[in-house]
Amino acid sequence: MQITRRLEFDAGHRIPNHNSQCKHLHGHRYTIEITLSGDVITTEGVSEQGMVMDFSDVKHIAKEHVVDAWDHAFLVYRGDKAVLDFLNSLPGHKTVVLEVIPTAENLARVAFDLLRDAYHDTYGNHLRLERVRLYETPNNWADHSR
Ligand SMILES: Nc1nc2c(c(=O)[nH]1)N=C([C@H](O)[C@H](O)COP(=O)(O)OP(=O)(O)OP(=O)(O)O)CN2
Ligand SMILES: [Zn+2]
Repeated sequence: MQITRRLEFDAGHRIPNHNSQCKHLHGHRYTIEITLSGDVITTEGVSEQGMVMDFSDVKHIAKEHVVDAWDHAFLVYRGDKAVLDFLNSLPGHKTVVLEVIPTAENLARVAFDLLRDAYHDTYGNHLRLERVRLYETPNNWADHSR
């Protein structure tokens, strides 16, 4: 069985070498979808009976490991020195420095890596992260799958 939880966050970024508009500093209302697989929990009487994982727990883990860190942050490539220097000059600015350019593809992969080990199989139901889908806009998204 697979379940998916969707969350949204706002963040700024730029694609420094882009040959069009995306080289400019701008932001998106990102959507992240987290897909987990596992057996439906059959343990009698527990809160999660009938579920793969409580959607609320899926949300809390995603917020703790990715969403709260990226929300209202500027996501910047470590190699984008001009922008990184600028952001570092702003006292207390919320900046997330990435080892990769913050495209939808790379953000999906980074989020997957951050979340992979965060979902624990509490009930022995073979719970695991299957896919992170990252929407940069409602029309543009990237999938990173196991
Ligand atoms: N494969 C990818 N292509 C592009 C990415 C990306 O992450 N992966 N990112 C961008 C820019 O970040 C840009 O902000 C994308 O948004 P937008 O300009 O809205 O995209 P479109 O031009 O395709 O949207 P339209 O609906 O056609 O205006 C660019 N490419
Ligand atoms: Zn963009």
